[in-house]
Amino acid sequence: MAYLLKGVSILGAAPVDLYIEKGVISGKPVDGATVVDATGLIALPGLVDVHTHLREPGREDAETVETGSRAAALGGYTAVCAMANTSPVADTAGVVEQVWRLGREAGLVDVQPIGAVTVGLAGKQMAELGAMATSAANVRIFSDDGFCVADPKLMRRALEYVKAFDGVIAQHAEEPRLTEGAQMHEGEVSTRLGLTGWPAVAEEAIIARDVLLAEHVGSRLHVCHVSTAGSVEVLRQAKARGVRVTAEVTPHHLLLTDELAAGYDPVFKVNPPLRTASDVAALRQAVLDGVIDVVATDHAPHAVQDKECEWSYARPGMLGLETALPIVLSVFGPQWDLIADRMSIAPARIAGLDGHGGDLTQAGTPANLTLVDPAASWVVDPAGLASRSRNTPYAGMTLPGRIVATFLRGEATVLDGKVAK
Ligand SMILES: NC(=O)N[C@@H](CC(=O)O)C(=O)O
Ligand SMILES: [Zn+2]
Repeated sequence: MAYLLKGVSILGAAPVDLYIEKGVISGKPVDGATVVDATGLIALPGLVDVHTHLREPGREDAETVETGSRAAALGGYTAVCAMANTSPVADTAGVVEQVWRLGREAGLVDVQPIGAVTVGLAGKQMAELGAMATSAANVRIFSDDGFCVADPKLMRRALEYVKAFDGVIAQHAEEPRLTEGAQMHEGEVSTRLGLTGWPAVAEEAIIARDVLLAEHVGSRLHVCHVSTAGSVEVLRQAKARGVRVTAEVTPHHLLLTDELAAGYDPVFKVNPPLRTASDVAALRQAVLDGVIDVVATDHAPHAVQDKECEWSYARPGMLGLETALPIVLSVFGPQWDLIADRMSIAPARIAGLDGHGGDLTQAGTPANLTLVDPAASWVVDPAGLASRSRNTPYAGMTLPGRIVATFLRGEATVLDGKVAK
């Protein structure tokens, strides 16, 4: 199928007619192309998420690769990296290949499995990183996300091991001894509410340790969901020294604060916890100046019984795929080059996903892209989301930016704001 995106603006530039044929951007008009009226629409390279929880295998009641893929495509994504904290854990070639195959079958986004660093995420014994790397799933990112690789010797070994195949360790930075029993950010609000706090230093101490380890062994480190101003400063210094470290922030940490815990609605319970307004300001600045490379969703679907209960019993995590771009647009405004870099180009580079995050002005670029209507706003209705779960913190909010269409290798996965296959 060939397409003509008529009058589309690539990253905010003057409108052009963009032809797609045989999976790539065509340099010349194509006869018989299906016309998509793209007047007023912005074309971005397809978004790439380096941090998605798809819950399959094991918790298909919360999400499946298929439902998560639908949510991703509707959110403008063409590739997502699926975290390893499934059941069974994605710590063998067999499990990562299964997830990869399920992604192919759904066919809506490229699902790139992340492999666990340690067996069962238990933090004791290194998983078969090499077997996962050489499997059909071609794993390059390894993470025990949900848990921190707390043992410094194991972290060092893992960093050294993945160097051979240009892999990267994505660390969930949380010193477990400092967060025992933690329910929310440690600060004024936690004191007032009488909830056990998760101090900023529990994140900052691990990031400081890990950038030193990465520097020592010359390996690539990626820091998941950075949430504090102090973490930004540690990263800034490490990058200035030339340490091979990249970092992500979530849309919710760029917008929401710990004050939201005061209503005890567990939809706002997340790991790392929502922080203070000054942390939010520092994280925004870090995205602007590039100390934070990537906005990643940390899409964390949870079933109703795991979320709609008392705060202390609720699982941490929030949905993200269908609201990420609108939230980022509401935070930064129409800075399309910035958005394309932090949500597509940089994450594709970190994950090694060739063909994503490409230059849409170049003929021959794989046609992985999304069309956004920046003038349209919409109200978030949890029941209307494609995710199998409902735990969005944005219910009832009016957000700017509607995702109109998404193309994966030239095939429409979303048209008119609906899944197209
Ligand atoms: N972010 C969360 O609060 N939860 C994630 C795990 C994680 O990213 O730490 C989950 O798997 O639910
Ligand atoms: Zn995490």
